[in-house]
Amino acid sequence: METGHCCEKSAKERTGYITRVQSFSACHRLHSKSLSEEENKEVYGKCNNPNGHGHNYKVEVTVRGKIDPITGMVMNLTDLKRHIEEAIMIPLDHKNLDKDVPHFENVASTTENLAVFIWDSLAKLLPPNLLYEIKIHETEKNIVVYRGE
Ligand SMILES: Nc1nc2c(c(=O)[nH]1)N=C([C@H](O)[C@H](O)COP(=O)(O)OP(=O)(O)OP(=O)(O)O)CN2
Ligand SMILES: [Zn+2]
Repeated sequence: METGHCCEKSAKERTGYITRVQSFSACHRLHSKSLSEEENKEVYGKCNNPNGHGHNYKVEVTVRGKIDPITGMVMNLTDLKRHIEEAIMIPLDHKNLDKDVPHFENVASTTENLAVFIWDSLAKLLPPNLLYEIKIHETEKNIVVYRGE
């Protein structure tokens, strides 16, 4: 019987995707400084309520890379956990996104923009080209994906 067939990948060629999930709580108000008060009400509806509302966000951080043939890892998930703490938990958990996070002073705190913020923060901490996807569950029904495009 043939073994080591030409089409088999050697261990060093294999690409893996690993994901860590992190939850955090924050409040926000959807509001754009580029729109009038009336336009804000029209576009964002109940989410433009001046006193805001809260979410228990769930973020899935996925990295993609070669599975190291020696360690068996794309990256150590314990290191990813540390980076998530720095990029997500410290700046965002139990915060008012619009008032406590300088990035959102002039940027609407939509989940799309939140995903971009988390992507940019994590990309600075991870080795180049490792970050693959940020998926945020804003509610059980509203889910946003950002891949750095
Ligand atoms: N493109 C986007 N649209 C909306 C965003 C967003 O981030 N990006 N965010 C909101 C609100 O922040 C909001 O909190 C979502 O509320 P809602 O639609 O009520 O949430 P659910 O779908 O889970 O509520 P149900 O009433 O159970 O359907 C709005 N739009
Ligand atoms: Zn909201």
